[in-house]
This record gives sequence, C-alpha cells and structure tokens, in this order.
Amino acid sequence: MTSQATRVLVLNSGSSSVKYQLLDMRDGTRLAVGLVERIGESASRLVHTPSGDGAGRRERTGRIADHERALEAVAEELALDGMGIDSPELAAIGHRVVHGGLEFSAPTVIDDAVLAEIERLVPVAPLHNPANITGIRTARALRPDLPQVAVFDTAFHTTMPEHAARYAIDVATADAHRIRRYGFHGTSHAYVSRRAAELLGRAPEELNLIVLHLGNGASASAVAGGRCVDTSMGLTPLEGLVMGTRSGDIDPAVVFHLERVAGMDTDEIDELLNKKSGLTGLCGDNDMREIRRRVDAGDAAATLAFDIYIHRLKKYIGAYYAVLGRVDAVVFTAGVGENAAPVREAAIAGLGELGLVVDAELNAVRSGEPRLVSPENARVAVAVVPTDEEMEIARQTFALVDA
Ligand SMILES: Nc1ncnc2c1ncn2[C@@H]1O[C@H](COP(=O)(O)OP(=O)(O)O)[C@@H](O)[C@H]1O
Ligand SMILES: CC(=O)OP(=O)(O)O
Ligand SMILES: [Mg+2]
Repeated sequence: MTSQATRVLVLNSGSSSVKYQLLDMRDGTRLAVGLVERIGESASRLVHTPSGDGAGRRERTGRIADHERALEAVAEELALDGMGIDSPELAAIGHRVVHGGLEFSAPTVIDDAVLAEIERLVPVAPLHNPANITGIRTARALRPDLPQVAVFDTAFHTTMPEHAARYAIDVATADAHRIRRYGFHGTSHAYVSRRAAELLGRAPEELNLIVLHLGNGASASAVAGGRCVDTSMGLTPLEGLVMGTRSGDIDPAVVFHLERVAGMDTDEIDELLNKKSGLTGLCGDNDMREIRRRVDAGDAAATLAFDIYIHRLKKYIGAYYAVLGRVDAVVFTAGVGENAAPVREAAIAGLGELGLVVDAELNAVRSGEPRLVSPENARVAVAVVPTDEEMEIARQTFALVDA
C-alpha cells in the first residue's frame, strides 16, 4: 500500500443487486455511491453518483446479465470520473460477506483458503454467499495486487451466549454439521448500536438496545453493553421476522408436511420459503410503500400481510425486552425501519406499560439523520438510526490494511 492510498471501495453484493461506495478514509468522504439492481433481468439498472450528496447522478438501463457484468459496469463508471479501480489511491476493496460460519469473527484479508471457506458456506446462505463470491473473484481479477477484505454479517453475533446460539436439537448432530444460530446483518446492528449510543449521549457499554433492521431481509437483535446477546436470524437468514419474500419463523414440520403431503422436493420448498413467502407470499408485493398504499385503499390481503408483519415484530420486541431485562432504546433501521412511519407506530402501539411510546409528530418527520421518535419524557427511547453498512465495511477494511 502506497502512503497516499487512503481510498476503499466497498462492494455489497446481494442476490440480484450490487451496492457500492468509494470512500476516502482520511475523512470518510464519499467519492462515489451506486447501485446495480435487477441483475439478470431485462430491465437492469445502474445508478451512479460521483459524490455522497446525489449531484451528477448517471443512470444506465438495459440487461446486465450477471454479477460479473455488473462489476465491470461499476468499474467503467468509476473510471469515467477518473476514480478507476486501477487507481494507486485505492488501499483495499472491502466486501460484505453474509455467512462467515464458525471460522470468521473479524474482518479478514481474503486469500484462496478464505475464499474456499466462504464457498463451503454457500448451502447456509444460498441467496447471498454466491453473489459475494462473484464480487470477490471479479474484484481480485481486476486488482490482484490489492488487499481484498471480507467483512462478515455473522461477526457481530459471535458474542451470543450458547443458550441463545444453540437449537434444542441433538447435540452430536448439531455439532457434526455446525448447526447453530449465527445471525446476520451484524455489520448494520453493530454500526446502528454505536450511532444510537451517540444519539442518546451515552457510552455503548451502559446501554441495552433492541435493534430492528427492517429491509428486504429483516432481523432483530438484543444488544447489551455493545455486545449482541440474541438475534432473530439463525443458521441461515430465513429465521425470525416476516421479510419481503422470506417466511421467517415457521413450525419446521411445515417442511415435512410439504414433502409428504404436497409432494414438493427440497429445492421447491427452499424456493417457497425464501423467495415466495413473507410479504410477497401473503399479498403479492414485497415493497412496504406499495403495501401501505394498498392498506390505505382498503385492500384486505395487504392489510393482513401488514398485520402479520407487525405481530411478529411485536413478539420479538417483547422477547428481547425479557431477554435484556431493562431496555434503554428500541432502534429502527434499514429501508422499512427508516422510512415507514406506520410500521414504527404499529410495532410500538400498545407497549406503553413497557415504557414504549411513539410521538406521532416526531414519527412523521422524514430525515436521513439519527433521531428520537419517542416523547421527551419517555422511559424507553424509540429511535430511528439510518444504517450505513458500506461505511462500516470501509472503516473495518481500512483499519485492517492500515494497521
Ligand atoms: N419510503 C418508504 N416507505 C416504506 N418502505 C420503504 C420506503 N423506502 C424503502 N422502503 C422499503 O425498504 C425496502 C428495502 O430496504 P433496504 O434496507 O434497502 O433493503 P435491502 O438492503 O435488503 O435491499 C424496500 O423493499 C421497501 O419495502
Ligand atoms: C442477510 C440478509 O438477509 O441480507 P439482505 O437483507 O441484504 O438480504
Ligand atoms: Mg440490506
């Protein structure tokens, strides 16, 4: 790494999208922000902004066949602004990797052995790790000389005690196949916990938080003194809350029933629960904006979907309240958590006895800043804290290569 290399490119490769940011780690300036979505479909779209404030936005449409093509397009866009991947100012490329299994509890420089382990974990993150791997391979091919760093979604949750991480199944079977609860979205839960402590003006060590990461994938976590003590996702990102297309918690016997009675095979059931369930399965839409529009128009399926989503969320708030014993704040984040005021209102409604109240006026404020939505005198704070997985990945990546 040359002395002036202070930039980090972050790649957050999802199943059908790539989010990316180029950051200068001297001061955290965003030099480029972008998104490639609907990869593999005819109407793919790349949106690139050569700054953090939305100025100079460029858009490309038309089919982008796969993640490799998507990353080539990203490299072209960066080069157009004179910030190409070949730049000597680039210190490292940071990759979001969803599943790190038992091996990885910290950011890790990627070599062949690390890549092989991430590949071994594909069966437990089938929607995510393959895309992460393509991102790593493509980035390595473009810059074989540069450190590529993996930042794992599972890392923050490795502090979970055994009684939260273990399933109550036969121990020998569980151990033989490393079946346990790993948890995901950890980079976001960690970042948001820290920012929430700043908002509250308290040290993270003093605080008990319930963090609700509600995006397309959604998870809750109980954070005590800055450490995760429980989280809603498990062996895979399928457990827990109702999500855009994933069922979250179900009786595992549903799977046997679908096999024995409905004649479905394992791959069909996997697809049903991961891609055709959740909000999509319940009402045909996975976007909370569209669901709210339908609820407001009196649509029964969308209303039931919304009610099921909220009911599950409320159950996890109650569960983690009990796990923590005392709660200082409930924190909403990610696309739904940051933007959907009706979700926050409905999830907290009726929890006044627990000290949880939402102020309607504060909850209606739209802002990209961390903020309280509970009244000033509330016993427990309710907050909105925008997540920034890319910034956190860049920070962890640079800390590793700059050391
Ligand atoms: N203004 C809004 N109101 C309600 N929901 C929104 C709004 N903006 C975004 N969302 C929700 O956020 C989701 C995406 O969240 P995000 O955190 O970006 O997810 P992911 O990273 O999993 O793709 C969308 O599916 C949509 O439901
Ligand atoms: C782990 C996970 O569910 O991630 P995402 O929300 O990006 O799908
Ligand atoms: Mg996300």
